[in-house]
Amino acid sequence: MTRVALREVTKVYDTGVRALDGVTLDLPEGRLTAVMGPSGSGKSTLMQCAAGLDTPTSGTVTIGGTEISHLSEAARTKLRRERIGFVFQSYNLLPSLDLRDNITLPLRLAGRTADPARLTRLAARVGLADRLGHRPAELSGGQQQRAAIIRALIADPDVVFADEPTGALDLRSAAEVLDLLRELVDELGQTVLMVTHDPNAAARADQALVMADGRVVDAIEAPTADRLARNLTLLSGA
Ligand SMILES: Nc1ncnc2c1ncn2[C@@H]1O[C@H](COP(=O)(O)OP(=O)(O)OP(=O)(O)O)[C@@H](O)[C@H]1O
Repeated sequence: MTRVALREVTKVYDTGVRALDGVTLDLPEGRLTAVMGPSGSGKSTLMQCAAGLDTPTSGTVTIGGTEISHLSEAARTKLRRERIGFVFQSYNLLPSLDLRDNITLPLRLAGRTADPARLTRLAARVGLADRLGHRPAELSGGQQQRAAIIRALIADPDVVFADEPTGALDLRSAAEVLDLLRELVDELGQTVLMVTHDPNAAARADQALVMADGRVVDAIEAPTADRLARNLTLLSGA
């Protein structure tokens, strides 16, 4: 089943920049899809449109069977809270809240309560079971990112969007976060879209989409870091 589908999605900003130019793609369930491409190729815009954070100029976006372009802003916000998990490069944890409250915040904003058993299970899985009462500043970057990943998963979303999730981490913490994302896909059947500049990160994906000038110019199954690095060098004209 397709969790997210884009059909001929074009985004032209007010400045006249055509950031997306007729993008059609499907994010199949239970797969990790990476998006790569040179700076300015449209990766962030793609994620924003696919996640309902921004509206395309034309084309359609369907999330979990719901076509979102005709939804009101309030309805899109509700859909994002209920069906989408987000992971950002900068973790986006609130400093004044402990991990438990950070992780359950999106659910509480949606007027729901977290299942304590699910929270405990997820925290144990990522090695944070004894840290739930700690504030973000008391944790390493890798631990904060793992907490952010649980926050993304707590509502059992249709899809998780991860924007440069390893961008701020050292090699070892980055590897742990990538292992975790792989586990979510392989063991929980999660659907993940990850934007990354790092060919080694993208090589952990089932498929890598390569963007250039607002289009998906390549879709590589079981990508290797070497192949992706070569591909990007060619596109950057280096
Ligand atoms: N809010 C905006 N208003 C106007 N133009 C924008 C806006 N956001 C992005 N752009 C332009 O759209 C194009 C695609 O930008 P986007 O941020 O999607 O690329 P990217 O591949 O994510 O880049 P990077 O790797 O540098 O983050 C660029 O030319 C950018 O300058």
